Amino acid sequence: MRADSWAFQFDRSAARAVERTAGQLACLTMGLWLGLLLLCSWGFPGSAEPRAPPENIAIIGAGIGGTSAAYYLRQKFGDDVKIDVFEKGEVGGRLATVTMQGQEYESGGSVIHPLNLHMKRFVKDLGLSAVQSPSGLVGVYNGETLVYEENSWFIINMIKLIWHYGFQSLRMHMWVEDILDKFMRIYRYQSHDYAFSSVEKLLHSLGGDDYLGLFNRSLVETLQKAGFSEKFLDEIITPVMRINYGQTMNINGFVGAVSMSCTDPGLWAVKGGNKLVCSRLLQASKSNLISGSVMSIEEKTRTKQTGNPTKVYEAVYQTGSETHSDFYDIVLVAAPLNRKMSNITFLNFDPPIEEFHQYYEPLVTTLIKGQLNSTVFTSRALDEFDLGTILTTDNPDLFINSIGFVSSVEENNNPQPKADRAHVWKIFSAGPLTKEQILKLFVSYDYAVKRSWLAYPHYTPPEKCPSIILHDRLYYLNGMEVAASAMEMSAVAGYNAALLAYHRWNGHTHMIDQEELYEKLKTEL
Ligand SMILES: Cc1cc2nc3c(=O)[nH]c(=O)nc-3n(C[C@H](O)[C@H](O)[C@H](O)COP(=O)(O)OP(=O)(O)OC[C@H]3O[C@@H](n4cnc5c(N)ncnc54)[C@H](O)[C@@H]3O)c2cc1C
Ligand SMILES: CC(C)=CCC/C(C)=C/CC/C(C)=C/CSC[C@H](N)C(=O)O
Repeated sequence: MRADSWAFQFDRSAARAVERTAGQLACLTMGLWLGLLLLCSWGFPGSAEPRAPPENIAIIGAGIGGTSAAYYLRQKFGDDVKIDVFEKGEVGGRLATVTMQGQEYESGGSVIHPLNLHMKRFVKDLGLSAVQSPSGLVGVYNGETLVYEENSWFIINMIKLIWHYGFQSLRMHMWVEDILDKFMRIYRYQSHDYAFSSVEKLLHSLGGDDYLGLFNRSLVETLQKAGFSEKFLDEIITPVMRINYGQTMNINGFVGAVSMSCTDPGLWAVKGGNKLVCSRLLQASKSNLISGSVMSIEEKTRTKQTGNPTKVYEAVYQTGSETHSDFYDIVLVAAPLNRKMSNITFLNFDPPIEEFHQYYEPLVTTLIKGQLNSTVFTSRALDEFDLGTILTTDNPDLFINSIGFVSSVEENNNPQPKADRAHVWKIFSAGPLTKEQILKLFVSYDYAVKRSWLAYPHYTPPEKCPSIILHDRLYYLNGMEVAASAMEMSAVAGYNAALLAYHRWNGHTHMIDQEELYEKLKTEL
């Protein structure tokens, strides 16, 4: 055998071997690619393929609850989903202004706590700015006399408080601070995308049984147990509950603490009006605003473009005199569900969706530009009268809950009396004021504007919060108000409902109702 033929043969066998190996490699590579393709189309073990986002979502109500939900739903589901927001009145709902002599004043939700982080975030992200709320001196009137009056000197004030009530004021402050501290945990949970299916579970996650207990017991019961005196409760705590919630200390302890937090320094409002947050949230969420009233919701089966029959909700709504209807994959109800406030009927649900009879407290806000008759409250003349807010004790003879001077939505901090020495005063009362009643309070007045509200739930603990999940993809935000009604609470409810809807749509059950969340997230950055 010639060396070159050997070499030739070697070359050929080597070539065949190389061919074989290359063939095998090609098969292997093809196999790998095929496998990868199959994995991609079937999904990696343990990681479900993300479900296509819903086609359309309806939100009923363009208050702070509904508009914050729209904002967060857009963040979670992305740009492809169509979001319709229905509003039968004004965008902002209970965040509203009234105009007096060309100036706007808050007539609904007015003050925001410095630790209300969602509201703070909205203002920053939506290009708005904040103004400090007026912080004038406060007095408490019992129908005959001022039982307590603040002093402008901090030290004198402290001495007065201790003289009248011992260290109860300080203890109260610490009690509220502890509840607020725990409340702040919700921001951590939400920033990690966790959601809750009930308000009770949400409250429990903030501080366990004791925290939920606050909601189940009346404020008076909780504070009496903690050793606060009747005098302190009647002269300080009740008046604060009356200005903020138009109710007595029979409200639940959680909303009582929320209300007490209004005595903290640093309260603020949105320059131009708090309602601007709602219109900006709508814009930022690229939602369609439909000015109409939703009358009914019914589950229907529809065949979508994919050819598959799908369960959707039909919303029937009225715009002017016309009735329309549309179909939605997900519906969020962001308005108090009772006949007087939203009048939505849930048709043919099996089991039926429970009837809501939550009673909302009627409240009238009256804004008056005039000269206060200070002698109603004290023997001192007006030029020596330096109180900015007068609270009242629980006396059935009194026809107002509170009266305080206010700034327009453009002014920062303490408003100065106008050239005619008249301030603009805001009065909260259970019913509309008569002319005689106004003339009792004012030496003279130029303007009076009123706005009537069904303002907040009438709190009667122990009570059950309505479910957040009303049906498979139908959610309810305003059950949160049964715990406490405030702008920030509705924003928390809006975020929670958006997260809940997103996780339930995608089957992320581990992101819902996680227990021991606080402990679990302690170590997370
Ligand atoms: C006088 C007053 C003072 C307050 N002061 C403060 C305060 O200082 N600080 C604070 O934090 N909170 C305050 N609050 C509470 C706060 O305003 C509310 O908790 C909050 O605004 C509620 O927002 P929401 O979006 O949940 O409800 P809403 O603002 O009531 O929004 C619900 C919306 O749904 C609409 N709607 C209802 N039914 C339908 C339907 N069938 N179809 C279409 N639309 C519908 C309504 O028109 C409304 O606009 C105050 C409230 C009042 C009334
Ligand atoms: C939600 C938390 C932790 C705090 C919110 C505190 C807060 C600002 C509550 C508002 C309560 C409320 C309904 C006040 C109504 S009256 C407000 C004000 N005194 C006015 O004059 O309008």
